[in-house]
Amino acid sequence: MALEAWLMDESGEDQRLPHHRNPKEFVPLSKLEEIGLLYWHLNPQNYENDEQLKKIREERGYNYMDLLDLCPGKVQNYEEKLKNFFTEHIHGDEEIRYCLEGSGYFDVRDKDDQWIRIWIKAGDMIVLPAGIYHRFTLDTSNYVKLMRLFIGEPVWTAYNRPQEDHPARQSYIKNLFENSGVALEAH
Ligand SMILES: CSCCC(=O)C(=O)O
Ligand SMILES: [Fe+2]
Repeated sequence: MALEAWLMDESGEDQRLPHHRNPKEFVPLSKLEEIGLLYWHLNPQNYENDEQLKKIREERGYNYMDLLDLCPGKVQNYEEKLKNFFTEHIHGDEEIRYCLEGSGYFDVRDKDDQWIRIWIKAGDMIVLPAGIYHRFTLDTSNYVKLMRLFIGEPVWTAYNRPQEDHPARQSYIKNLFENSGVALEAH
């Protein structure tokens, strides 16, 4: 099953709307991989005994796990949390999220600094690389249940943009150039 992603329009309308451009401009998984994302589609009904999930966690060292339910009324400081999630930021580590129920939008910046909107639904698991600018919002269904994974003790600290001097940002940018085959001048 394919992950749906598209370039966003510039309108300031409700963040929970899809924000497609006119005409729609879909973004293939290969483009997301170019900017460092990883993606799997798993069986969300079976997350407690899923051999495939177990294998990914072992291979990538994701020993920490918790579950996050986001919907109005269920979460303390709901509005504030949602506002922070939708503020453009980076982390010093990967952000690993596995959608078990509901849906939502992860927005990530592409190489040209345009927003790509990624529609996460039940079964979608994504890894955002350390240092990529991103944000998150619920969609109009207003509900998502996410598994959060991490290597070791979790650090959720968000560094809001601009963050060009942050080491994670610098190494992300360096990798982006190396992987896109852009020849940097030797000094
Ligand atoms: C609700 S998970 C996604 C939000 C986010 O970017 C974060 O937790 O750092
Ligand atoms: Fe984040």
